[in-house]
Amino acid sequence: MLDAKLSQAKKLFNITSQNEQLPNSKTKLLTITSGKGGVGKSTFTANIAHILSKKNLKVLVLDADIGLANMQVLFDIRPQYTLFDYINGQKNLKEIIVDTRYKNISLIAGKSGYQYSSNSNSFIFSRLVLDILALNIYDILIVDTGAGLNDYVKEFLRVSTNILAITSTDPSALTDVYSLIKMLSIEKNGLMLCFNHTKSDNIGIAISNSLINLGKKNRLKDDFMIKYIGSVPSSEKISSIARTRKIFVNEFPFDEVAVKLNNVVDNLLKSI
Ligand SMILES: Nc1ncnc2c1ncn2[C@@H]1O[C@H](COP(=O)(O)OP(=O)(O)OP(=O)(O)O)[C@@H](O)[C@H]1O
Repeated sequence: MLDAKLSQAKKLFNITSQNEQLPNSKTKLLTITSGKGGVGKSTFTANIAHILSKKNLKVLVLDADIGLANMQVLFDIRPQYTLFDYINGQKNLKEIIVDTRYKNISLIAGKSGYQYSSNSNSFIFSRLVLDILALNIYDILIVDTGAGLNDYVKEFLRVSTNILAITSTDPSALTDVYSLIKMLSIEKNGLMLCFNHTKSDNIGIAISNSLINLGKKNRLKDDFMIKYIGSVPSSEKISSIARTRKIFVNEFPFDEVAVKLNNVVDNLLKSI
């Protein structure tokens, strides 16, 4: 059984290195990541999932922020089981998928404070992704990774076909996102870039271009594409609505920030 899964996963790695989807799966894989923590990755994940669901796409969110899971808080659910019940062999995949109150959005929750043994093979996480794709039920699987570049994050990124990096314009966040770009440029063909806490598209585009130029100067792979897909300004409403465990775009669909998030999703859909 495990051998079969390993060979399936190897196949997936070959496929993903060519930047293609898993054959026979209608599910597109979108991985949302960030170099630095706290830049808005989970906020984007929840809001992007909601916008996609309103387009009648069936979305599964996988909270892959190992040890700091918070998607169940944003979706205001208390899941009985988490991805670790599946990984530990106690539950099957369908048993750990929970419906949210939002039509077309399901969640596989993580577990806050969970300490996954550092001796464990992080390969198990890509196997989970592979198993979800093989279900062939969802239109889009959104994987919300943790911040930084630990082994788990790297493993999720390794099997990812579409990677969206969220950053702010803080120098420390940009330094971290450039480290991510450097790492991805070795094996991937590109990433999409989105700026949070950023007033205008002009700022986002200018910084994206600077990152592209820095990559050229440092001789990163020539054909590695950095694709700017949007900027979202700071809004007190985003953090206050999150505190009430509600999704911003559902509560304020016509707000200027919701329009910006919709633009991000439109650009995203053109790229995946
Ligand atoms: N555009 C925004 N305007 C105002 N507040 C925001 C905005 N984006 C996110 N926030 C707030 O910033 C905080 C951090 O956001 P979030 O949890 O989404 O970040 P994260 O990158 O997922 O963090 P972590 O690294 O801990 O997973 C939250 O309180 C969130 O409500």
